[in-house]
Amino acid sequence: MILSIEQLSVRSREKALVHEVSLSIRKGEWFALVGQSGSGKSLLSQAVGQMLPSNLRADGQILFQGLDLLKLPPSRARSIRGRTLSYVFQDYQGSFTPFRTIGQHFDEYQKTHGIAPVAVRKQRAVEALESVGLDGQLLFRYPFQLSGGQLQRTSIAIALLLSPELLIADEVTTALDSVSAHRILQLLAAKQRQTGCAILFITHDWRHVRRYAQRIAVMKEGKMVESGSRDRILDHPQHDYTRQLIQAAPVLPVPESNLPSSLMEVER
Ligand SMILES: Nc1ncnc2c1ncn2[C@@H]1O[C@H](COP(=O)(O)OP(=O)(O)OP(=O)(O)O)[C@@H](O)[C@H]1O
Repeated sequence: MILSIEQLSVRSREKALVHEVSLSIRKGEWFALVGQSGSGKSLLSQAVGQMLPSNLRADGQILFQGLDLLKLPPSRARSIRGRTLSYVFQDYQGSFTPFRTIGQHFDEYQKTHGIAPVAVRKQRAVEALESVGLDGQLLFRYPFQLSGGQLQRTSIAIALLLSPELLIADEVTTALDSVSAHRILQLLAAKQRQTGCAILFITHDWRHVRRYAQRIAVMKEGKMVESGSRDRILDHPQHDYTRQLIQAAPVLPVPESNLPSSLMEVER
């Protein structure tokens, strides 16, 4: 297991928002965490990287590479975050500072993690952009000069730059149109095959779960309802809530045939 969460609870002063949730993610797998809005998916994922809002507390155990992440000093958690454990968020625009170029974002990220010298950082940034199908020239642009799809690709390039063992992808396609969303997921799947990283994939969209996940966990009102292999959950859900979620999901076809290979495509 790359990540084992045991009896994780997240509480505010008033109440428990995540209740004693346990789950494990295997090395290199695509693990989907599903549930309606407000079920506690994001809080769980934020607890993993010690990124909870300051009014919330987590307890339980989160084992990652032999370390209990909840017990690490914040400075150590910061150094793990971005190196062996990385995040990509729905709000890709919020992940970028508007007055810094894309190149400056790559540079800052690498400096924070001790990558030197500057020529190596530049080279890695160009390669990272190219690896997600973008032109290295985008390093000189500002975030507002990129499309939503290009920015989300850039976030993925940055998140994968230091070859993390686990990528937490929280609703990464929600803010994109369906074609861009599909391309981003194809890209993630291709990058996962190349790098072998595990993905904790948080989503509302059962079409994506069906297509990419190997195992699934379902959350409701802060609790884990059930978890298991994709086929078991999709074909034989044990819980009424899971059944309802699956039945309520749209079954629109995912556009596919008219798309070029997302990894090689160069968006300008
Ligand atoms: N800082 C906070 N203080 C108090 N309650 C919070 C805080 N952040 C989130 N919550 C509450 O915790 C619950 C779980 O929120 P969370 O963001 O984890 O849900 P989610 O399943 O990720 O939803 P969505 O799919 O809409 O992102 C919600 O009821 C939310 O209002």
